[in-house]
Amino acid sequence: MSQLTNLTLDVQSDDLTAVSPRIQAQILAEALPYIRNFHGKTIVIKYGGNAMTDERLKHGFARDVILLKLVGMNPVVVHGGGPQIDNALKKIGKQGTFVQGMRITDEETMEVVEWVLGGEVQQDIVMLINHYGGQAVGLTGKDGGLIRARKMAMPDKDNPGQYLDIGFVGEIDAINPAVVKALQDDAFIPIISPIGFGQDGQAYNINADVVAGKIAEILKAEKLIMMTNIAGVQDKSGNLVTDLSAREIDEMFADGTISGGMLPKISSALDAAKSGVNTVHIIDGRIEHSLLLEVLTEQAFGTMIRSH
Ligand SMILES: Nc1ncnc2c1ncn2[C@@H]1O[C@H](COP(=O)(O)OP(=O)(O)O)[C@@H](O)[C@H]1O
Ligand SMILES: CC(=O)N[C@@H](CCC(=O)OP(=O)(O)O)C(=O)O
Repeated sequence: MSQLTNLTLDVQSDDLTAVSPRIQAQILAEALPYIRNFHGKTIVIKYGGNAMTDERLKHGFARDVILLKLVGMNPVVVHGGGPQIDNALKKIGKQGTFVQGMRITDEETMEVVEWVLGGEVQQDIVMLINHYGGQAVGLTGKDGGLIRARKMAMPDKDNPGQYLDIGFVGEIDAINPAVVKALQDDAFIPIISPIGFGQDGQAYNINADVVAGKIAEILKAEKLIMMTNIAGVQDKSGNLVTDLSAREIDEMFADGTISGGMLPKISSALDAAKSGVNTVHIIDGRIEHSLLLEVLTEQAFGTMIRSH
């Protein structure tokens, strides 16, 4: 295990000053091959709503993203906000309901989703990154025509050939990456909210994993990193699976091992891997600096999704 991995997993970040200068230098030197390999490459980071509930971790995340940008990579953040939407709904006496990991979204819920994702959550991340000296720019699907969507046709598992109406949930029609590329080529860090727009101007609620996977594909990203609130994908007995092939994923879908929010996450991760994103990882966003550990060290943690 690398020096950086050992330290980050075992030592609270406040204690790092206690580490000898020699080890501090070793830690930095260890990152060099990764910095060289990923220089100029796009890294899409799905920052899940569950991974952003801890203030201290949020600050660490903002600093990690800036560090990746400063060493020459192109981080693009797609954020979620499921728990934050649930909290806002509770305040108006509504409860979130999900079908196969997708929120049933009526008109009132859609208003809340737009406000919470495109307003509160996105701006919180933008502000934090800017606070630490980065230049983040928030986008929704409307900006620069980034995400064109249409109403999702959700297959009814119990009635083959039939579809469920789950309201203003969108599926992606097309991504126009021009605005993201323009920002990336400059010093900016795009922060994307998973809201798409139909040709009629209707806003659609899209699962953030789906948006992250598609953005990674269209940008020909080197990596897609999905940060969530669990150590990785678990098998039937609850053990962490470090590596998942397409065939194993099919089996886990079929026997119900994968459920809820993990369904769109794994489908999107697999689609991205099949479409040429070099490495796709589901990692534990509750570990401090998990993003840096994933990108800048040899340490493999969480679950890697393979295309075959
Ligand atoms: N096989 C599985 N392995 C791990 N987590 C699973 C599995 N099946 C379902 N889950 C659930 O999926 C959750 C992650 O999805 P989700 O709550 O949507 O996270 P996020 O907000 O990060 O997108 C986990 O916390 C876990 O409860
Ligand atoms: C259609 C749908 O389910 N949209 C999601 C969008 C936010 C999201 O995906 O957030 P996490 O990544 O934190 O789960 C929702 O309404 O919760």
